[in-house]
Parts: sequence; structure tokens; C-alpha cells
Amino acid sequence: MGTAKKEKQRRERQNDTRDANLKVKGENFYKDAKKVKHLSMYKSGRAVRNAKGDIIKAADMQSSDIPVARVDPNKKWFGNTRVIAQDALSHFREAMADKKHDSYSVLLKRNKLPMSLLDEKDKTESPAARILETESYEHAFGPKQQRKKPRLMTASNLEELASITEKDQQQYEEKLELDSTLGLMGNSILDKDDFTQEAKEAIFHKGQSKRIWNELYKVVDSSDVVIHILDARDPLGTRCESVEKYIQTECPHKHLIYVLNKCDLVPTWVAAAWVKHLSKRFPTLAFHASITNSFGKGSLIQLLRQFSTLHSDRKQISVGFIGYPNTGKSSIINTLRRKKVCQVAPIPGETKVWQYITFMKKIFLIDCPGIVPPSQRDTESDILFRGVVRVEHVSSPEQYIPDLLKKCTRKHLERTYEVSGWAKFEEDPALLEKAGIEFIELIARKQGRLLKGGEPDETGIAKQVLYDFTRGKIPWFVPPPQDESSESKETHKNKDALEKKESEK
Ligand SMILES: Nc1nc2c(ncn2[C@@H]2O[C@H](COP(=O)(O)OP(=O)(O)OP(=O)(O)O)[C@@H](O)[C@H]2O)c(=O)[nH]1
Repeated sequence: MGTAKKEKQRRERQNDTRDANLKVKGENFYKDAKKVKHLSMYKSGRAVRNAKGDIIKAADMQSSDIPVARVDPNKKWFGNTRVIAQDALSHFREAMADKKHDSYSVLLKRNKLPMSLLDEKDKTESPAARILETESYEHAFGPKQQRKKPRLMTASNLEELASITEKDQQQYEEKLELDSTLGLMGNSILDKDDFTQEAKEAIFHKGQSKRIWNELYKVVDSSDVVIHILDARDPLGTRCESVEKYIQTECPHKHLIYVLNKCDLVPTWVAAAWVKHLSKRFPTLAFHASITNSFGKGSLIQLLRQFSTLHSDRKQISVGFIGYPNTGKSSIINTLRRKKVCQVAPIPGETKVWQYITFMKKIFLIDCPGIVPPSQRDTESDILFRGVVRVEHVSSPEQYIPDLLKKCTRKHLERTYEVSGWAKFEEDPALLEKAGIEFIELIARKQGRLLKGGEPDETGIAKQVLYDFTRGKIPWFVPPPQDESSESKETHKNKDALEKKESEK
């Protein structure tokens, strides 16, 4: 043993036919390759010195000219993630973008889809990411640069800047308004800054208390389907846009639908036009709540059944009813159940707390107290005419009669109260106040409601008229948008004409 030759001979002698490299005794005989590598690492780590002890060659790690090291990227570093190609991502984005905002298509198992990939966050959040959109690279940085710093704003002149600022301000105010409805009711901007709001009577803040909003959040949190009840006479007035926005942004997996209740109080073409208009946003159904003579019940039940089959993996689904006070949430639940399970009254605020009602084996209904999103635009009359406040609590109700006269048509009022002849304010708006007083007086004389000395009972009559208005005794509705209303009117006219012809035959 010892040299290579001797080792070879020994193997031949002993019939050792291994086809491996011959390992001979020498410097590294007792060390394997790994050990040798490790040891040489220590050697190369030392500087080479001359006899005097001066460094003539720096150690590898101390040298300033270390070779460039490049670490190979490895997919495994990213742990439990999936990597997809850019074209697959853009295909996903295109295919999902439409579906995501379409309230008619349902995305099942959303949690398993990478929904966050749909929004390019950097672009919207940081203005710095948009530098190249506002200015080309060459313009700001290249050899032919024309500016010292890149422009961060898209505005090129003062007017543009003003309009951008205005837009930003509007967005900011909308956000504040939304925030103020998201549970910050106590210290909302509306309460602090707006003196008209401060000056409003306390009852005009009904449906806005923190307690009511907490009830709403409980209902929204527990529901898989949220049904927003609107009054067919004023669907846009009784719409809670901030709540819709909240549901869309915070819980987009919940289904939101509109139900246009009290359809019996408006002409058919109006209900049809509103359904058509609102359907563009969310699925909309027309409804008339009544235990004995309802309308739209079958379609609503069918829709709820469809939702429950969509979520067949769940034991049951919950359906929350939200909306302005007095729009008929409890009445719709009673209509569906065909018996009085919820307390119903022609006064707002009848439902105080949320309540669960079993509808079918797999469907639960949740009744919610009426909510009123605070709005700076709504006047006291707007709030009063929507039936949000109790008329008996309003001080001097006669002050709202002129507004009511403006809202309703003269012939409807004449027909309801069988009086006529109050001042023609339609021709001269200055006569509106006078018309209000005369209108009350005419009704008081007709009904014999006079106080001592033959004075008309103004407050009593005004209260009665306001009651009649909110309960739908006086015909009134907000006309639907022009394009839909003309179409629906035409089709309904044609339908009526056809029906007439058929009956004549
Ligand atoms: N004409 C008509 N009246 C309705 C209809 N639905 C409800 N109402 C009436 O509207 C009033 C209010 O109904 P509720 O069911 O108590 O309304 P709510 O939305 O639950 O009210 P809150 O308890 O204040 O939230 C009652 O007098 C009902 O009779 C409808 O379809 N047509």
C-alpha cells in the first residue's frame, strides 16, 4: 500500500474488482472531499504575508475585488404559493373584472379565487407609481430632459388643478359621509359642522342613532342575502346608498337585491319603469305586502330558493331585510309567512331590535329596525314625507302643508278631501303660503273641525293631512327617469288597448 502502483497490485491479488478511483495514502488519505473543501476554506480565508509580516495578498473575504455573486432564484422560497404567468394573470383579470361587478352573476367559492389580483393597488394608492402616465421617461430623465423634477400631478394648468382638487374634495366628503354612517354616528361631521342639522328638531334624527346602526350591522353581518326594501312612491329617496356601498366594499360576497314595496300605491307603469331603472344596479322585484292579497310573493320566494340552492353546501341561509322606517319590512315578512309574526304598524320605529324568523327549513329571515342614513341634502319636509318620523311629535305641522301642496297634484287633493278653490300658487309661487292656510281652512270648515270662536283647528287638520300622505291616501309618486317612464307608459298603454279590444270582441 502507499503508492498507486502498489495499491493496484494489491487489488489484483485479492480479486478486488471495484471500478472506483484508487485512493492512495498521501496528504488527504483520511479526509473525504467534503472535509478537504471545508479545510481549504479556512486556508483561503487567511491573508498571504511576506517574511516581514506585511500582507501581500488579502484574504478572500477582505479583498475589495470579490467576484460578483449571484444567487439563483428558486420558486420554493415563496412557500405555499402558486406562480402563474403574466398572460394567465391578464386573462384572469379580464374574465373576472366584468363578473365581479355584475350583481346578476354569482361567484361561488370566492375565497378560493385570488380576488386581490383584480385590483392593481399600486396604481391607485401611490401617485408616484403614476409618474410615467403623466410624463414620459425621456421628458423628465433622459438626455433630452426638459424638467428638473418629474411632475406628479396630471394638471397642466390652474383650471385643471382646480377641477382635480374639487373632485378629490368630493371623494373625501363622500368617504367621510360613509365613515360617519359606519358606526361613527356620535361624532360625525354632519353633527359637528352643519348648523342646519343642529337646528333640526330631535325627532328628525330618528333612525340615525348608534343603537339602530348597531342593529343594522348585526343584520348585515348575519345575512347571506340582504334585501333592501324601497318605497315604490319614492325609491331613490328611501335608498340607503351608503349602506349599499358598505356592503359592496366590505362584504362583496353577500347578495344584495331591491324590493320595491307598496306597488299598489303607484300606477303599474311607474312601478315597471322603476323596476327597469333599478334593475341596472341590482336585481329588483315589485311587491305589495298583504297577507290576503299580495303581489310578487311567488317571485320573491323563488329567488330566495335559488339563493339557498346556490349555497347548498350550507345548512341554512339568512335573509336580512333592511331599509328606511315604515317601508314595510315587517309586512313583507308577515306576507311571506302568511301570518303575523312581526309587529306591524303605520308608524315608523315599530321594529326596535333585530329578530330571527324561520321561513323554511333552509331559509331564515331577519327583520331589522328602519335606518335613515344622515344626509346634508335632505330637508325636514323630505324626511317627514318619507314617513320616517311620527307626525304626532312634529311641532307646528302646518308649516309643511305648502310643501305638500307643491308635491301633490291639485285634482288628487280635491278628490281626496272634496274641497276646492285654494290660491293658485302654480301660477304665482308667492301665493304658496296663502294656499296652505286656505287649504287647511277649507278642510276644517268641510269637516267641521273648528276651535272656540270658529277658528279652524290648523294643527289637527295638518296632522291628519300628513298622516294621510304617509299612509298613501293621497296619490303621489316620484316620476321615474324619463327614458324608462316613456317606454313603460307606451307598453302599458298598448297593453290596455289590447285588453280593451279583446274584451270588446
Ligand atoms: N298600501 C300598502 N301599505 C303597506 C305595504 N306594506 C306595508 N304597508 C304599510 O306600511 C306600514 C308600515 O309597515 P311595517 O311593516 O311596520 O314597516 P317597517 O318597515 O317594518 O317599519 P319599522 O318597524 O319602522 O322599521 C304599515 O301600516 C303597513 O300596513 C304595501 O305593500 N302596501
